[in-house]
Amino acid sequence: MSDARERSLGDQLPRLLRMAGARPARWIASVIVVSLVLTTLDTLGVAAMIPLTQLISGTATDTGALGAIAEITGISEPSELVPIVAAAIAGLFIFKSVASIVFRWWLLGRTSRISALVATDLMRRYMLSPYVAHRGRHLAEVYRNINESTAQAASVLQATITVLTDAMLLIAIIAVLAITAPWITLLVVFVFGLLLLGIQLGLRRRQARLGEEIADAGLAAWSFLMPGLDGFRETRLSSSAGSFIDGYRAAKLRGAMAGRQLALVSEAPRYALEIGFVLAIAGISVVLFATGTPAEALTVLGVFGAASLRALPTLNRVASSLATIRSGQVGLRIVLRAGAELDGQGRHEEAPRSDEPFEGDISFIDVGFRYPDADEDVLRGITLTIPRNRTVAFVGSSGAGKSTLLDLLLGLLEPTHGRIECGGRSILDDRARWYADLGVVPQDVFLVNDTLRANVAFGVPSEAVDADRVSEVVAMARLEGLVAELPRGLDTMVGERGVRLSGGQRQRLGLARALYRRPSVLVLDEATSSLDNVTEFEITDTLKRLEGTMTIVIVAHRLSTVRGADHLVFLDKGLIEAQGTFPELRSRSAAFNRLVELGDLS
Ligand SMILES: Nc1ncnc2c1ncn2[C@@H]1O[C@H](COP(=O)(O)OP(=O)(O)OP(=O)(O)O)[C@@H](O)[C@H]1O
Repeated sequence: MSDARERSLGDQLPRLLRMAGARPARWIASVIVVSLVLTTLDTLGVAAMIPLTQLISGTATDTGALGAIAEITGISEPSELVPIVAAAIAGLFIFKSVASIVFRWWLLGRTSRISALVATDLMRRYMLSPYVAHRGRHLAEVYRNINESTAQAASVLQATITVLTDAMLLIAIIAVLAITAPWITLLVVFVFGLLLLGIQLGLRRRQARLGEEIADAGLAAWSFLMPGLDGFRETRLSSSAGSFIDGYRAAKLRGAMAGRQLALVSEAPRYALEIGFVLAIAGISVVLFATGTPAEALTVLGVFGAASLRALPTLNRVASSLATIRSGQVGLRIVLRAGAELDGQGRHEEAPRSDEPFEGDISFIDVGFRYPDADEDVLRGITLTIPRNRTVAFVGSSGAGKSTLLDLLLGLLEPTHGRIECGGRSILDDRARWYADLGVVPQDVFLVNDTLRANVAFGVPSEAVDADRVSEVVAMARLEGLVAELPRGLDTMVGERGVRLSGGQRQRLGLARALYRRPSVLVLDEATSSLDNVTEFEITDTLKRLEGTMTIVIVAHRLSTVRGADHLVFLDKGLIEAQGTFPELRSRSAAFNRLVELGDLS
């Protein structure tokens, strides 16, 4: 995409609207139609001043607009016509003002909606993007993009509409003025046109730079806020909270100061325009009174007065909207670039394409894997079979490739060589289906700020939670003791603002959560590492009882967890060093034997 193309609003805004699911042509057309109606009303309001000023200045009522009004109403006496015309103008202005409020309400609703929908769309794309791309992402940037940048992008949309609408209004006002006094109008338009253009040319770079500064400061603030709070324990223990707070403070202040400058720079045209208008009205008065009759002068001044009443705020709004467009364009660019980048990375579909579950043996066929940007494969020539309903454990020293192998099995990573199948089907053919058949217990179980029940039935809408199944899996994961002790049982809040669970309790909750889904393949990733011996024994016992009912894949370094597995795979430096039952491995691999003797398999 070329820079020029990227910079054009005519290209950017339709793309933004499409991200929000709107149809750009229809969306823009409806906004313009409503704007035209309002502009017409506004113009009529200004034009209506002509007969009134003519009446006041004593123009004859038998010709022109006054003649027409006199004919329609049947009244030709100026003193009787004045209240009628004045009432008509008042009525028109009231109607116009009410219509303007309604229109603003409608427009604000439309643009605010776009802001919310674009943010949601971006969040959806981030959440459904491939795992590898997610791992390589700077999360502070993701938060900044979804929050501030989408708001900036929507403000550009709103400001562009304001500029378009106001430009139409200004053209109409100029047209009315041109009918009344063509030469003076031309002069005023020329002078104000130059003034506005000069101001805009002088400020545009600064406004754009300030917009970039604000976006940058936003990113810096997130970069201190997130690790500061996420790594609370570490920051506390290393007494480094101060440096995160200082960094955050500096970033926020930088953003605030840029915001202050932007506000002033956006307001500056207002003062220049106000001075310009006062000078124009004064100049016109002098010229008119010097060259024509007072009556003519009054008519022209009345119309100019009414026009400036309307035009001045409009011009101000145009100037500040232009500032919003320039400063907000950085946000618009960020959002569109992120959208395009995420599109290019592919998207995970959450709905399975097939109803047919993955069943059968799991086969790794000559699987190799290299991380993007890495020089070497971390796994090579992995060929193995995990028979259906059997328990297989992966062991190996640190960095051997166990977690990578597991991520490949989970379909989070894709092999750079070979393939992984279940029941003869590649697991990547229908990843969502594969996930539906998997239950995973990670090393660090993620808790949501909700009840214990909701944490077990993770991601299931509360009305769809199967209460019996929850009780069943709570018992299977040996969590009943905890539930009985908690004040509100399964309805007790856990997570961020609820009861803190111990490492072992979290892990058991993770097991209950994985089992809730009735998986055909249960995967435990270092899931017993934080358990005490008694709990580990209980969990291993639970796994033993599950044996034969589902395929169980374990990655663990605790000898006791993997000892009873049907089949052990010993990995070393990305290769399968040996495999077999525990006694077979002992007799086949000296390296494995050494680990066993040390009592730790990693
Ligand atoms: N994102 C990445 N980019 C590049 N290399 C990576 C990445 N993640 C892991 N690696 C490398 O891949 C190799 C295997 O790592 P992996 O985490 O799979 O090992 P592991 O056996 O699970 O180790 P541990 O028991 O310590 O968790 C290591 O050498 C590691 O440095």
